[in-house]
Amino acid sequence: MTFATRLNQAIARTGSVTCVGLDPRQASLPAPIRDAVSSNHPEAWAAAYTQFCCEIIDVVRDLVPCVKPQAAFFEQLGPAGMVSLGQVIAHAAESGLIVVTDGKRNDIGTTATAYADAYLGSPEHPSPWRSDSLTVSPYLGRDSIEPFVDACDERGGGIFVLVKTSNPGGGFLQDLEANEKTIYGHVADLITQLNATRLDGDGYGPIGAVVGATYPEQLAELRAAMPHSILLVPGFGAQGGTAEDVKAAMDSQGRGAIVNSSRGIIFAHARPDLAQKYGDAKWHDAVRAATIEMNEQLKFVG
Ligand SMILES: O=c1ccn([C@@H]2O[C@H](COP(=O)(O)O)[C@@H](O)[C@H]2O)c(=O)[nH]1
Repeated sequence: MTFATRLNQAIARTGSVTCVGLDPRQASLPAPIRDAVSSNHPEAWAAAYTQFCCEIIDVVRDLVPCVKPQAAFFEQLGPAGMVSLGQVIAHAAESGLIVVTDGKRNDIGTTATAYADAYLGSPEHPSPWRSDSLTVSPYLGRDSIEPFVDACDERGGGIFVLVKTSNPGGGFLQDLEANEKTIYGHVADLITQLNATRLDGDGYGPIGAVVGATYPEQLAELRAAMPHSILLVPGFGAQGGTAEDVKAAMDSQGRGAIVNSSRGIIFAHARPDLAQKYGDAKWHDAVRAATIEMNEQLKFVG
């Protein structure tokens, strides 16, 4: 089964387009986990990250189709953090969740192949990291994307190419015009071309796109420009994106997009609106409540 089919089926099965972002941070961990860290060694923090993320997975696995571990927060701990990342991805995969590894990788073609081999797979053809999909930078051009597409064809994985990112400075390059079109528009066209011969029964291909919730006008424009791409929409919650802002990302059946929230869910115990009710002691309940709340906010269809 292709990546797009698996993801859309998971959306239909859970009735959710929420993607829970796994971005562990030492200072924000709930007290029961943070206080149990016995030394300041990376190994000790990495064990805490594994416990925290795996417990989040256990809390949300019946509520959402996917999770998105952010590689940076694990890499920050060095080799021990990479071991933790592997454990977290494996636990998510074994829990039946689709894993989007957020690494924003890419390089010249031969090196891109190595990244693709590392992260793209499916239950039938698992990747070494057990990840289904990867975020990918388009900056090196078409020949750097193609090795990922080949891996998607061979192993049923998927990619999410950065098109219009959620950060305030993304427009510095992405919004520039060349040949009467924005740079993000050119990236969208490339994605649409590459997907055209790879569509599943619902009309989706393996090449998805990252488009930020913080740019709702461009989100609507890019939904139309990339009808065959599943959109990964970060920027919901902590960065200010709202349900209204992301509505345009979904297709008429409420699928075709996943909306990520990291801090707003995993650190919900400390959110001003939830801290009093839950706090550190009931952090699992806060994660579940925040996930259910996001699911409800994003139920546009059905
Ligand atoms: O354009 C982008 C691409 C990726 N991200 C990543 O998503 C999460 C967002 O975290 P929040 O806590 O929900 O703000 C994080 O891992 C980013 O690196 C993004 O925000 N924007």
